Amino acid sequence: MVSIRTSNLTKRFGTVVALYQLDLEIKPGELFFLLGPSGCGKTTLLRSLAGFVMPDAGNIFFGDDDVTRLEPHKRNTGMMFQSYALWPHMTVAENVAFGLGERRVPKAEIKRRVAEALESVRMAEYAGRSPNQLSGGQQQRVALARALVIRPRCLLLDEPLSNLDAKLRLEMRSEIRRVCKEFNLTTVYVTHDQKEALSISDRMAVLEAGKILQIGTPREIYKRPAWKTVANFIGETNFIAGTVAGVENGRVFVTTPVGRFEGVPGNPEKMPAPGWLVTLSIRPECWRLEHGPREVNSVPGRIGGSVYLGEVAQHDFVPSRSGGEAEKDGAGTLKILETNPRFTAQPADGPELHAAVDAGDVVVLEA
Ligand SMILES: Nc1ncnc2c1ncn2[C@@H]1O[C@H](COP(=O)(O)OP(=O)(O)OP(=O)(O)O)[C@@H](O)[C@H]1O
Repeated sequence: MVSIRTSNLTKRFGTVVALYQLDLEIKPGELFFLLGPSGCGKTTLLRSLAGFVMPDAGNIFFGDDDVTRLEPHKRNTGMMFQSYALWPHMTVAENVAFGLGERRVPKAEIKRRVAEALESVRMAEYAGRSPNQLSGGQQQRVALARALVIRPRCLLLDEPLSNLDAKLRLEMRSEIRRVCKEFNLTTVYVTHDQKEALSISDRMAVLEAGKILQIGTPREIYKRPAWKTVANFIGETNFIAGTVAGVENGRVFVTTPVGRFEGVPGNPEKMPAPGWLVTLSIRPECWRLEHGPREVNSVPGRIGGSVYLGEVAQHDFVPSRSGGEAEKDGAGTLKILETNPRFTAQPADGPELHAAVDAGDVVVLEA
């Protein structure tokens, strides 16, 4: 178990800044995800940790060891990349054994460790098969065994499940978590799939343009995004533009075209002040539909359209004060997710409803 730390890590490709003065600390044994829009630097960061990309500035530490200048094969990292295919002319066992042969591990020990690694990913009975006799999920298990067998200091995974179908991805993601925790491996995992990250990570970092925007547990990132980009990138949300009217006891009061709101700051270290232009982020599942109004955090309107999905319904809620100003401010229609649905789309002359939300679910962000 080692910690992984980068300090001031910077990498440029010509004029493109792929990583910019990046400071990151991943705890020993942590399953840590890197997320962010395409081109934000996730793969460059992972490849820098592996040693395939040489940074222009900054350092990388595995525990107390500065590995910045160390060649990839001396870093002892286990890797599983999307394109890291198995060798088709070798059996499953030979594929897993390959790295140990290169390291001149004695034959008897290779045999024992390969059996152990295949056992840990539940593939022992397939040892003699060739990779093309395996399903996609089984091939990924073998790739994982191959990464584990060298007893790596840490595990680096780049989109390891992207070639699998939805059902297998679900199965494999819990499998990866189980194995990482069983071996107590510090793991860095790059993915585009936020569900994968939310469901199995200990913590995650959201990157943009080579910098870290926010680090936190899945709950922290989802419930309290610190930036609009993070709120938008992880999960769905409604943005409503407004102006700060006041601040009291850690709560922020905001005036918007669709009503007055009380909320919490996305970034508690940067408390908004009266007069600031802000954006509220409110998740679709945080709204409740009610018949009567409340003093704050309640938007009058009607359900313009609705998709019924059994356990939930997705409503398009049109605020009464929408159009013109509200529309311009992004509050033209609110996305509302109702579990155990009771409401349906309403006629234009139907009774007004109120979409209400708790103050803790109204996240106030810099506009
Ligand atoms: N070898 C390279 N040569 C030139 N530019 C590169 C190279 N590798 C990466 N880049 C650029 O650096 C930036 C970061 O790329 P990187 O692959 O790290 O992003 P990413 O977040 O992994 O993207 P994706 O989600 O699309 O895989 C991008 O603008 C990319 O075009």
